[in-house]
Amino acid sequence: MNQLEVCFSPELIHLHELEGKIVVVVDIFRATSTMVAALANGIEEIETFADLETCRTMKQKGYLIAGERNGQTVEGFDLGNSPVALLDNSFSGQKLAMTTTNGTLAISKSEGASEILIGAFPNLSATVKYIQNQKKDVLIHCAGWKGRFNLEDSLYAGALAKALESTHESSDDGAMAMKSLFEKEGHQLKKYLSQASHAKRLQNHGIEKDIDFCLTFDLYELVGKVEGQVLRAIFL
Ligand SMILES: O=C(O)[C@H](CS(=O)(=O)O)OP(=O)(O)O
Repeated sequence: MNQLEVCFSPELIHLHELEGKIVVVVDIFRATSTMVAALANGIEEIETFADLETCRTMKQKGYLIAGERNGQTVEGFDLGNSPVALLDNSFSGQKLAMTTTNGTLAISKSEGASEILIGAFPNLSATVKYIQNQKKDVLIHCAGWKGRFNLEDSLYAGALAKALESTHESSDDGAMAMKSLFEKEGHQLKKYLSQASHAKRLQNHGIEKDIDFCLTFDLYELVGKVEGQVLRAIFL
């Protein structure tokens, strides 16, 4: 059996060994959900940046630029961090450069892994299928919120641990705890997570449609994989 562990924040990633593992970066509200929506709706590739100003310069290179800080679109950027804005193939064929408060930082801190995948509920089963074919240990890297634990990324970790249990043993307490929590609350994810601090914060921005999208399972048969700086879709 392969092993599966969970890192609850980019601030804790230095405590984990990345080498040889598949790292699944997850930021349910909303960065990795938005990335999956973008790839499923025709965006060719996504370059992710922890830093706002470097991302901004990508406009001159012909990229669509998406910038978000504290839930708001950054002035001068084409897009913020809304998955719903990318549906209906609105920007099909374009390249996207993206920076967000938590998610893109977690991706940059995952460097050193054997493979980096992007996790979201809308492509959970496809990600499971892909991982089971690779036969590698898995580390789920939760983006959290400004260095802190959050429920939605952790519950995704529980959902992934549960879905992989025939091939991957939950090898740390975090993975075991989140698998149990998902077993208990997974059937009422939207209700349970409506109490989460991040969902409440984002509700104040009037983005209920985004939240609904982010908590929908298995819309897409694709895996988001980062190679070098670039995220692309593998269609299964
Ligand atoms: O835009 C989002 O959903 C969040 C904003 S914040 O962390 O609540 O300020 O950013 P993300 O990087 O997707 O967590």
